[in-house]
Amino acid sequence: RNLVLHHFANGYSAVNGCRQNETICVIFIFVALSPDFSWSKEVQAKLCSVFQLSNFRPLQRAAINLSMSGKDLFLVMPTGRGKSLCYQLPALCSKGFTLVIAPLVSLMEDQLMYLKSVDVPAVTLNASSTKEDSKHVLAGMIDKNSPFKLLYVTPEKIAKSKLLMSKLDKAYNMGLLTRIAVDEVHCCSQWGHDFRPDYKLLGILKRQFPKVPLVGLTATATSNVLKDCQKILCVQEPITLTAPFNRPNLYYEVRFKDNEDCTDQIAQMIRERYKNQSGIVYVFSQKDAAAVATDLQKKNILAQPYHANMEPSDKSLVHQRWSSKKIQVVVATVAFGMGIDKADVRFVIHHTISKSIENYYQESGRAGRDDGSADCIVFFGFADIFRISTMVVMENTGQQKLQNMVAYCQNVDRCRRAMMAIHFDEVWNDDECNQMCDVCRHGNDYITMDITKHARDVVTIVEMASSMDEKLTPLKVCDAWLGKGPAKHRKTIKVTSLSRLEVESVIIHLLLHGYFSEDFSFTPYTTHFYLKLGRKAALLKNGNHSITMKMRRRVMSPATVSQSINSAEVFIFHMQAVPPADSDDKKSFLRRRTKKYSSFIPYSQNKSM
Ligand SMILES: Nc1ncnc2c1ncn2[C@H]1C[C@H](O)[C@@H](COP(=O)(O)OP(=O)(O)OP(=O)(O)O)O1
Repeated sequence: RNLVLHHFANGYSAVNGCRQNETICVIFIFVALSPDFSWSKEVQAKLCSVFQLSNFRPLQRAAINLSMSGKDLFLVMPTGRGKSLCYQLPALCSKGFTLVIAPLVSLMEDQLMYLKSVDVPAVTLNASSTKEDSKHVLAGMIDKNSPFKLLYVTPEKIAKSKLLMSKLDKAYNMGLLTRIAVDEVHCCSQWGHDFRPDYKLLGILKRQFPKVPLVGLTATATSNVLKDCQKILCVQEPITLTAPFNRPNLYYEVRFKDNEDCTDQIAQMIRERYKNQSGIVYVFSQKDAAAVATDLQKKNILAQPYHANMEPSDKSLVHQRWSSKKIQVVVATVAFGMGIDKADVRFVIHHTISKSIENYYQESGRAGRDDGSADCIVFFGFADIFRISTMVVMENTGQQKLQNMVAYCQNVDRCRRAMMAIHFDEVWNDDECNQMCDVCRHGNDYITMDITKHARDVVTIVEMASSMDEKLTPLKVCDAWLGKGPAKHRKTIKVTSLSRLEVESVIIHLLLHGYFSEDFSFTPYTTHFYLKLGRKAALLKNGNHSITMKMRRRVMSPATVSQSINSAEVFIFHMQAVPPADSDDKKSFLRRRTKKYSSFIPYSQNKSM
């Protein structure tokens, strides 16, 4: 059922989720790639004359032909690859108008501005439309001369405006409602990463206007999310076109936060590595956005914050200044997202991990839209995991998604792209990464450790606390295990010889593998995260049970390395630990050794590789 054709059409497109007859579906796609439809000449001509583009990007032609031939379609294409063209061009080459549902007014305004610049008549109806504008738009919808080709509305408008629905009804009966495009279609599904309740009501469109082809567009959706969207939108047999998630020009890297604030490291990178280049620093909260932006400004970096709580005019000012290179960096929360279409973003740094892999993929995907090389670096901090965990506590799948993101960061031996591929149900060959992630570039930089004894010790701490009716936060567990807890506990606790970073890694590992689990406690003001024993904790009572984990060699203390269960790797470690004879090299070696948590050289600085 889940047909996936890879390297289809110029080695790019993939087709999946054909529910009906897979052969028919594949034939559709082959046919859709043909340049010989009745509309092909006009489409090609307008691609050049109106949109000023000479060629289609992968999947665009197939998507446009399928849409022009009246098929319902889901188009999953990485951010910045040109999804909009796949409904704008068909709109221009058809009679009547295309109804576009978009989640944000700012996003619509950007699109309208762009369409105006290329002389494509387009309008919007949203909460801030004046009476006069609304009247003009509503009249235009049933005007046979179609004064506009695209009508942008928010999902709220569809849900709330009976007047709009009645005009759509009339336009449908007159044959003027030609196509429906649902942008960011993953917002329909609770399993998607940006669920919007009003998207759930959009099923009315297909129920009411069954003959109008619908195209749903998204950059990130797993097959389960798409199935959910299909149900919600009442689309019977859509064809799904999926462009591979892979962005070969992006270098992915994870760095451990060696102290809570990694802003110094970020500032240094921006000043040295990304001098005069545009980028984004994503942070956890509005407060962090302001604080990190101020810190960067103090270090002479032209940075400004951006978050949902700012005045719309301030937000667009920051956006404009960044787009025109008057500022170098936007320090933003996730509010800086949809509709950001700057081509030459050379770095996206996450000061704090994202709440899911989908979020991370989309946020980091704002880099390198011009196909030039760009770096996506995430700083992985222990305390951040629990801050985010309490933030997503109300979301059905929030914890699971966060765990996937944490596993992505904690991972030391699998290609980062492979981890994303698994997440997006893609088949992946690690060689295709082309050393464009830290793991592939620095292959054997990890050691396998037997952590059974450590696990028993730390599980005992939580067990003891629970027997005394005490709850411990992960930070308290770390402290207690490192011998820094309250004096009364210190006598009974076996203090560990591991370093703080190792302690944190072991606790994360135990949490990801079910030896610990989360125990939330709600107060009127905040939610607390405590650790409790997980479903697998009891296994540790069994003397034969063992746990191993892979740990980055550079985050390990020599003491731990000697406990590693792979003696060949220990040997390599000691070989590498001999400083070079040359004094310059020696200095940099020592710098590297002291700053043992710092990470690899990103792609843009390492073009020789
Ligand atoms: N065939 C093409 N050739 C060259 N550039 C193209 C082509 N099609 C689109 N583009 C450009 C136009 C835009 O500047 C840029 C991104 O297009 P856009 O439609 O906004 O991407 P998108 O909708 O896939 O991204 P997002 O997921 O962020 O919304 O790509």
